[in-house]
Amino acid sequence: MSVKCAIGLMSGTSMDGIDLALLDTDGDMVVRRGPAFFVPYEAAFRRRIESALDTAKGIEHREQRPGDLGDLEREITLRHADAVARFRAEHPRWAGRVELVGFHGQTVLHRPKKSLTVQLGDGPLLARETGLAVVFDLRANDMRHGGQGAPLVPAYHTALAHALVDAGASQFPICFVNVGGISNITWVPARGDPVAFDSGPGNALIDQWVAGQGGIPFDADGMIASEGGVVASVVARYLENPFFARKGPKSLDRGDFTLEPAEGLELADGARTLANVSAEAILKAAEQMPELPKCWIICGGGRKNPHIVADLRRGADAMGSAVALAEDVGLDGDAMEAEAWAYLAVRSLAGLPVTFPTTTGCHRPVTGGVIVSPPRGQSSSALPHDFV
Ligand SMILES: Nc1ncnc2c1ncn2[C@@H]1O[C@H](COP(=O)(O)OP(=O)(O)OP(=O)(O)O)[C@@H](O)[C@H]1O
Ligand SMILES: CC(=O)N[C@H]1[C@@H]2OC[C@@H](O2)[C@@H](O)[C@@H]1O[C@H](C)C(=O)O
Repeated sequence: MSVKCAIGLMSGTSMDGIDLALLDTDGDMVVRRGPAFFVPYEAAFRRRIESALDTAKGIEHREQRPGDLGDLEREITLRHADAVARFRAEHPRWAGRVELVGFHGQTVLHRPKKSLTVQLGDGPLLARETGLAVVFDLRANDMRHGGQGAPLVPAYHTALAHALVDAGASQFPICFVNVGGISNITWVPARGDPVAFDSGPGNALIDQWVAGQGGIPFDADGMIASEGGVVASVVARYLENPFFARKGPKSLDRGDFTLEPAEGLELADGARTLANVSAEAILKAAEQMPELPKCWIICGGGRKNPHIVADLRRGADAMGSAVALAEDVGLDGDAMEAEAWAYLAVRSLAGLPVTFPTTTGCHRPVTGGVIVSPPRGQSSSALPHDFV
């Protein structure tokens, strides 16, 4: 595959907005990162998505859109189209080069045991609105082949890890950690496939806690947690969850962990304790790695919570592993998932695998995604494709 210029769009489990990133890639090892961009959702829209998570619990077949989910899907898609338009206006030098879009959409339900995962995102509508080829619904084919449907970023983490080692910036094995609403890890060895899985709650519980107790969307820079202390008995209750002892591949729905064990804590103690839970859950993942990583690279919004990072450093130090923030090794910890969706879109177009038995549990490496060409007369050089 020749090098393509792709935009990746991610609206993650934190439901805080749309990350957009531009990438030049051949879908293999060639990766040149371009500008990135974030469009926040206003509080009322975030609440609308939150209530959609409840509505989505009734979905039995992934194409169902009960209640206002159909309207919400359209609104989410139009907001993504608007993000692309704003990006093109702000980066005219890049605008004409973009050939395709990788579109994640918004996950509202994830039930791997039932092979059911639902992302709100209308690919054909986005193609019409942007005039670009769109690759969307990247999780479904993995599930059709026995996989968890998540995590999908490991293919991209693997390409980044090899580039870092080639540049002398790190050594194998490297473990990427994405501390999003939910956290996931990718362990990358010098040779062979990466090992990956969702590792536990990331920021989602902290966000829910400070929203419920303090009416604020997230604990900016861990300021609230700074006033509190870790309540070890509550952390222990979280870590008793059988999820942690289960071997990967494994993945989580946002609702799989709740605030119930933290109920009754003071606001600040709760925020500090839940930050510790995030870090301990990630450190527990080391028990399932074939070998301890030389370096943990931390990405996602949780790297801005100094308590999560300090607790991670303490634990990694005890294992003899280094901890680096994405920016310490020249990467962008906010844009990485959006970059990953650009990368996966190009892989999909090339028919390359996006998931592996060791990352999602699929029976064999499989590609995925549905590609929509832009309407006739609208420009895009990407080609239609079939997979399986
Ligand atoms: N300055 C900050 N201090 C502390 N936490 C922050 C800060 N900025 C962002 N966050 C946290 O990061 C979250 C967003 O993280 P991110 O964008 O990585 O999540 P996501 O992509 O939605 O999740 P996922 O990876 O699960 O799909 C916010 O909801 C908030 O909890
Ligand atoms: C079903 C779903 O959307 N899962 C998300 C979620 O957020 C983090 C974690 O859980 C991860 O498995 C996944 O997202 C990332 C981007 C992934 O698929 O790699």
